[in-house]
Amino acid sequence: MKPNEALSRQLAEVRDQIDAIDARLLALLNQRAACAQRVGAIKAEHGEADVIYRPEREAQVLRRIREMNRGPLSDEGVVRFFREIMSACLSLERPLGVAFLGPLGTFSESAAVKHFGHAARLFPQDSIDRIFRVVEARHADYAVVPTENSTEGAIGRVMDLLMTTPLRICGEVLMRIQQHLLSRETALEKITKVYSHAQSLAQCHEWLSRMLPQAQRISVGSNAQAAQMAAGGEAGAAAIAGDAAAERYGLPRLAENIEDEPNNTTRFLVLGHQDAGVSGRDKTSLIMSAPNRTGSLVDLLMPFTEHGVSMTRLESRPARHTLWEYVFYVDIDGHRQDANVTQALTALEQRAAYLRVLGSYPAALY
Ligand SMILES: O=C(O)C(=O)C[C@]1(C(=O)O)C=C[C@@H](O)C=C1
Repeated sequence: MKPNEALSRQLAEVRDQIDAIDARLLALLNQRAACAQRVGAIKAEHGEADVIYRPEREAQVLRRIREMNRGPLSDEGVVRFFREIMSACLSLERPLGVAFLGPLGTFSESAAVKHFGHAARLFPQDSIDRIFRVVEARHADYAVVPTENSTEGAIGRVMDLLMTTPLRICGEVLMRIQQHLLSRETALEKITKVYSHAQSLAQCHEWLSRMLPQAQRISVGSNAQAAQMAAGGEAGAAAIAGDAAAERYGLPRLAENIEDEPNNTTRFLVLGHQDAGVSGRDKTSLIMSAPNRTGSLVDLLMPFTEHGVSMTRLESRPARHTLWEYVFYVDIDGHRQDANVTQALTALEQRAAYLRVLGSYPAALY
């Protein structure tokens, strides 16, 4: 047999196997979708047709898949597949509407898709305030908003709006922020202008000084807008933005991963009208204020220690209505229905001047 005949025969054999597996996968996927539809019908019979998204159940499904995975596919890869499968199944009940900071191509869009999958309907908004308003008015089901960045810290406007919104936190998303230099030009030497959001220019400050010392840095409203501008074909123009913007505006990556701090990560919150149930690995976010006397913050934190609750974040913000008074944003491990968290919150209620639980939700998977 000629060598290329052997090649064709062997390939045909494996491809036949792949075709047979695909047929089984397709049948199984549709069986799963039919089960999800039955779940939807059961929820409707019990008057819960509105609450089709169950973050705690999704977290459990994805954790179980990750634990069962034996490769060769990566854990992150299989989680991504199952994220999309659940997104498609859920959309048979009704596609969810998700509001986030636009335009399309931002890291916020990537966070929304990472959490809800591609079957969600995307509602890009032009400000953080608008995101809260459209979900509060039920023009969209859920909001995805940035709350903190590992290099830049808390996002003040989100913290302030959390204080007054009736929305509940029902999830969190972690996004590694990888910045690229995007351009239609084919060589770094041709770049004379770099457009980006001020924060992204700052995150790539050292790289720009080293590699493009002569290029003018121009700050615009968002990375996605910068990519739109660089895609316009202006000679010498480049943008700093992420993968989503590169794909959305069809821009080649002239240099990849140019951020100075390689672990640059943003944490987003998912907000909706319902609480999430217990998933087994949860977090709880709350706002509290201390009575105005010596040692009161230390006093407030005591119940966490006494009941073995670990605190993952403590952030202070001006109370706004009273000069030099502060509110504290606290994230703890555990669900408010877990016994030790319930006990700590009950003790806290007696000590805090003000206490509000913003929500309990599954901890991000990756
Ligand atoms: O278990 C449910 O409640 C479902 O609706 C099914 C399902 C799934 O596809 O597994 C879909 C949507 C929910 O957010 C959680 C899980």
